[in-house]
Amino acid sequence: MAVMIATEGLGIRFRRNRRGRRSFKDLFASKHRRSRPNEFWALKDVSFSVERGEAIGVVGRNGQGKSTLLKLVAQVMLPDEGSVRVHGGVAPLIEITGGFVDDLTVRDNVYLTAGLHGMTKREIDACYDEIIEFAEIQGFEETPYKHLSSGMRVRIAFAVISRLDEPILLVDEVLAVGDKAFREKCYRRIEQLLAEGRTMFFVSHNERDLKRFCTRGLYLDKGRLVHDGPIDEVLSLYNRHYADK
Ligand SMILES: Nc1ncnc2c1ncn2[C@@H]1O[C@H](COP(=O)(O)OP(=O)(O)OP(=O)(O)O)[C@@H](O)[C@H]1O
Repeated sequence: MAVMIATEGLGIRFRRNRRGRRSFKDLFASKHRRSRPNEFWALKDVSFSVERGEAIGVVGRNGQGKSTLLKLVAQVMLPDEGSVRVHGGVAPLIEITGGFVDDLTVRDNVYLTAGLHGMTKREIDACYDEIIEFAEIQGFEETPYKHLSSGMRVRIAFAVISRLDEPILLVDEVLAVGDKAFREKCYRRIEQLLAEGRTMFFVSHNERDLKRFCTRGLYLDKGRLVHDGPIDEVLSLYNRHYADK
């Protein structure tokens, strides 16, 4: 089987407080006496590998590193420790919605995003109408992206990203914004992509959705990978840990 993603001792740290890095006093302290900057590890020592066609659910409480893990896989963030190797292109449907530009129109954003992922103008021309139709935003094609409602933004982003010919799909909680009918449409598209053999990371707090798509789960707690196994096993462990908290 082809390994699509492999992480080894992956770690990333953030500052809790932007101004907390150095105090004035620190400037005069010797190097080893400087107070520790106010940093914490959002992910620490995370190792796993993913094979082609796997659908992975990323599970954990708020703020435990799930979205950060997806950003590292998308390579929009770089680790402070360890490595992440990704074989093949990534179609990211994450918070930063694949680089959509506020001031550009819907049409220009479609061409920009698809173009950045290697599609030619002719290829985009061929599927442009279908993208707009899928998103159900006919009539808004010349509207700047920033003037769309949050649901409409997710619709157009999903419509484009899910059309990209990339082997890896990352889906963060963004779909929660869409209405129920649209969400179901997206879920059917995701099922189609999985049936074609795409590899997917799916972050959600909804057990039913996780069980619907994912065969395997990664359970993150305080930035550590505490369990990697079949999704049912991961969810029951997660529920057991947090049942009465
Ligand atoms: N760019 C950043 N700068 C500083 N801290 C950050 C940054 N991105 C994330 N964090 C912090 O890292 C931790 C993990 O955040 P992350 O968004 O990965 O959590 P999550 O598991 O996806 O949470 P949720 O379920 O709430 O979406 C949080 O404490 C968050 O505040």
